[in-house]
Amino acid sequence: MNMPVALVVDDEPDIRELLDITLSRMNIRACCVENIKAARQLLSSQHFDLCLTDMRLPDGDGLALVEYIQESGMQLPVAVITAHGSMDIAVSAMKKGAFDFLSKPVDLAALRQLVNNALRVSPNVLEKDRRTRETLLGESDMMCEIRSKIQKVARNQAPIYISGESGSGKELVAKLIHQQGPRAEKPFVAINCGAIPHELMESEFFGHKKGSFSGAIADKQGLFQAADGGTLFLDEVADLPLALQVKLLRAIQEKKIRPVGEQHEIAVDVRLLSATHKDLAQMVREGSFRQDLYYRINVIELNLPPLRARAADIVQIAEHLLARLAKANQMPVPRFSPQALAALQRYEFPGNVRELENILERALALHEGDRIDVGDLNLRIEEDESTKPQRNFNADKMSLGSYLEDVEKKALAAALEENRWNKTAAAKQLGMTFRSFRYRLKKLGLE
Ligand SMILES: Nc1ncnc2c1ncn2[C@@H]1O[C@H](COP(=O)(O)OP(=O)(O)OP(=O)(O)O)[C@@H](O)[C@H]1O
Repeated sequence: MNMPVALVVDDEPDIRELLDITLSRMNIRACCVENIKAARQLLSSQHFDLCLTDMRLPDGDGLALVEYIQESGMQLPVAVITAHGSMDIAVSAMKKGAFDFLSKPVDLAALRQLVNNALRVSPNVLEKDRRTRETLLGESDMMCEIRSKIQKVARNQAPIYISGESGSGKELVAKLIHQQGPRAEKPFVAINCGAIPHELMESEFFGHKKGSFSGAIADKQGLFQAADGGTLFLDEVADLPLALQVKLLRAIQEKKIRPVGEQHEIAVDVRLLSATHKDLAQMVREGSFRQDLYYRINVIELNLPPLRARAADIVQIAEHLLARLAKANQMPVPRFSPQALAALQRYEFPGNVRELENILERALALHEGDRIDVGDLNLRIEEDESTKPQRNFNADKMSLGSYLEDVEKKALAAALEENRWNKTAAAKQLGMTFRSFRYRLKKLGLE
């Protein structure tokens, strides 16, 4: 295999030398330059596998180089070296697409770790895209966009905050980010922050030394250490008590933790992903979540829209999940009746995909023959759809297009049901021509 090549951009000769020696001991050839101009010249004339750049350079800042690399479409992981304590700059760089950051003075173990992660980023985009598509189902524009974001963010190390209603797939997305990235071979540790008693939280997160409190009968590793080299997924991060929020902030900034009762800090290399179904920005405004921590964990936000806002996905996901469930139960795959499909598309799914899974599991167990009918779905429809007020439009949670599509779909499906699936009568009731009605049915996937 060819020796990997790294581009090092730093105006301090000592740092260039340190990086050069460390990289060559890792069998990586370093090309060192002092400024952005020279870096751009080299980037345009030869291939690199990694770029390490200082932030303050004589002819500009490292952010400009990060931007240049992103805009030129090179699949090149770039990490920035920042002055100690300047996390804000590191956050900006990661928002612009930097892979990771190192703070000065450069810790050699952290440098080696970062370089190994960068070189593990594989450009096999097509294969990864296929796997993501088979796991995170849905062909709506929103889901396609989410999958493409997952591919992008999997390559870097920036903390990601995944927002979305309960059951909308936040943990599934977190796992995909881990699996598609350079840490895939290392552990993915998921923790539900709401499920740990407050008094045990610090020890759960950072570990403890034997005898540090009553009940600490042996040394214990914390979650950060368990996830070392891999990914730590903090589910329901909104439930973290304020005291722990401070300690978490420190661990993220310093990339170091201190187990309870331990004198020394331990370096950890963890990618942090977090999620909650609560409105974290609102909690910051109310003072129950620290703003500085919010800013650190939310370098990049990924919002998962509720299933009802992407109704175009419902049929595909339902059919896929039903086939999967039937296979797992060694049963033949039943078909949905058209009425069952229409009812699923109209349903609100307050519990999102998780609820859809439960509905299908029950329907599979209860249905008779080779068909699943509306009755087998046992949907919790509390109000008559035609009398129910429409949900309010919420621009944070959905696009106007998908909201209107949703409203239109409901109107068409209700008219069809009321007219016993007679399209001519349904079109007449809605004041549309038959042709236009049929066109809309097709467009909205209701045929
Ligand atoms: N787009 C999707 N395609 C296939 N399965 C999905 C999709 N979204 C969610 N699921 C499935 O739905 C279930 C719930 O997903 P997940 O646990 O990721 O949701 P969540 O948002 O983390 O929920 P909570 O907020 O309650 O923790 C899982 O079994 C997951 O595999």
